[in-house]
Amino acid sequence: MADAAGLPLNENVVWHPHPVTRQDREALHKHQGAVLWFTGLSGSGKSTLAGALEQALHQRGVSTYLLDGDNVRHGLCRDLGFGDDDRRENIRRVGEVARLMVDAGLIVLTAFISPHRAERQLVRDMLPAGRFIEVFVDTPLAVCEARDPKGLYQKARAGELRNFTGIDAVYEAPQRPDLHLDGEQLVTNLTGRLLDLLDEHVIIES
Ligand SMILES: Nc1ncnc2c1ncn2[C@@H]1O[C@H](COP(=O)(O)OS(=O)(=O)O)[C@@H](OP(=O)(O)O)[C@H]1O
Ligand SMILES: Nc1ncnc2c1ncn2[C@@H]1O[C@H](COP(=O)(O)OP(=O)(O)O)[C@@H](O)[C@H]1O
Repeated sequence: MADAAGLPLNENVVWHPHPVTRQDREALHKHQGAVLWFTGLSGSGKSTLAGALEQALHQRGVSTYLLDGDNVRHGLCRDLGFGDDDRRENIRRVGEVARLMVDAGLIVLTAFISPHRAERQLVRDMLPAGRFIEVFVDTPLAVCEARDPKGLYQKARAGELRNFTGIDAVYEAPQRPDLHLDGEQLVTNLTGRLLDLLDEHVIIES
């Protein structure tokens, strides 16, 4: 027997139900738990948008947590690199953490390139229906490359950094994201659209 990620299941480990449920915790928070999964190229604006949205939600009294690729790779995923297998494992681990946080009743914002459709689908499948909201930060490669805040595109073009997404590693754009954002618009406009989306999905009340 294997789980959705193809990992073996141990039949001697049995799930233990607890008396306090996600619904109980959501009632305390006065909103639902959900993941807003930002995906896009390096430099597309994922961290900036997730940060701006978290600030706006926090000011409205919403309980949030932001999981960011750069930060998670300093701890939980510090053993992983940027080959396909490691990126897959990165997203699987982050998906599991996000799932626990949704169970705690939080609104989780994740900012990972998450370049493969299959892994994003895997995370969607881990979560209760309607609680995975895929946000595609669609910024042209040329714009990301011109922004290049960490100088990584320059290194990748110079051949000093291998497997760089968009240069010599694949990015599979979402085909039907829950929200498709033009990453060149003003951050304030984009944050407004994200708040509207949470309202429409009845995750928070405006
Ligand atoms: N080879 C290569 N390709 C892409 N990105 C690279 C690479 N090496 C380092 N970085 C830096 O790592 C950040 C992306 O990490 P993620 O965990 O989001 O990547 S992934 O989802 O596992 O593909 C990414 O951060 P963002 O720019 O915020 O996206 C980069 O700063
Ligand atoms: N909507 C936007 N318009 C203009 N610049 C932006 C926008 N969003 C992000 N940026 C800038 O682009 C760069 C990359 O943004 P960042 O959020 O770090 O991207 P990512 O997390 O996808 O790598 C930063 O310098 C940021 O200030």
